[in-house]
Amino acid sequence: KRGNIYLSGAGPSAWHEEYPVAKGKRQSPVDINTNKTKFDPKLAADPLTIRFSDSCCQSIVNTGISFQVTSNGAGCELSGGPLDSTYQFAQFHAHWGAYLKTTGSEHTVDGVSYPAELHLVHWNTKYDDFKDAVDKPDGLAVIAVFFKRGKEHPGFGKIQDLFSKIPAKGAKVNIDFEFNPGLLMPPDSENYWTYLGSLTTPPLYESVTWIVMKEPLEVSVEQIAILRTLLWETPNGVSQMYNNFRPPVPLRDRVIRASFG
Ligand SMILES: NS(=O)(=O)c1ccc(C(=O)NCc2c(F)c(F)c(F)c(F)c2F)cc1
Ligand SMILES: [Zn+2]
Repeated sequence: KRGNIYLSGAGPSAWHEEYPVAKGKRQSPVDINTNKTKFDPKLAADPLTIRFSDSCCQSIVNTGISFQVTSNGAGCELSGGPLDSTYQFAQFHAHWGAYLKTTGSEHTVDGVSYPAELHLVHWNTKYDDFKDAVDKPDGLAVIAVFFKRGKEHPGFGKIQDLFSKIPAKGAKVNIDFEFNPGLLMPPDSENYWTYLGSLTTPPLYESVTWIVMKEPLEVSVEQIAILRTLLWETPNGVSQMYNNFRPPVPLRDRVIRASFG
């Protein structure tokens, strides 16, 4: 179906036809070549401050290309590290691959993919709201957390329990239990890479300061599989949602900074 940006036409490699910025100078995701990252002591000197609250997640929606847990941002703010302003939490979603495949994440590390990647999206409070911030060069900050196969993550499981309630694009349910997105941060969230990039889906605005956590979060193999129980429209009808990721694009004239030596 036309609506599926990953499966209609030639997919991500054709996005530039409608969104020329797809070939821009600060696009995302990218491969993080750890031989070319640069430790920046300023990042360690002014630690990233990530604050989430128990009451900040209101609802979960099937956006047609992922699930999205939406927040009013109350008590959820991001500052410090590479950021010159306070950013407020707006939503989290994820990107993942296909059964028995090793791909799935959007960013890669030394050419290696993870099975999935979580994005916690924040907007710069110097702007009026998310929509005002979304296309400004310093408008958004997104924390990326890689998922790796390991022990079950009960917290994320509580979000996945809602997937059956949002079977189709636009379906939305309220979250009537406390869920603190801080649960989705890896044990050590001091070590991260950061660079200036973009939204990884159209309109691909070059408005994102990316903060990619070095340490992945462990979830079970079953939980990775449950991601694919979400449904989306494809040219051949409704089917399981997977491979909703943009592959890495050229780094161009950018250096990825590390908060650790
Ligand atoms: N994968 S990611 O880089 O983390 C990413 C994060 C957010 C969005 C997004 O909000 N898109 C919809 C969207 C827009 F693209 C707008 F331009 C806008 F104004 C919105 F309100 C809006 F919801 C897209 C990609
Ligand atoms: Zn994303």
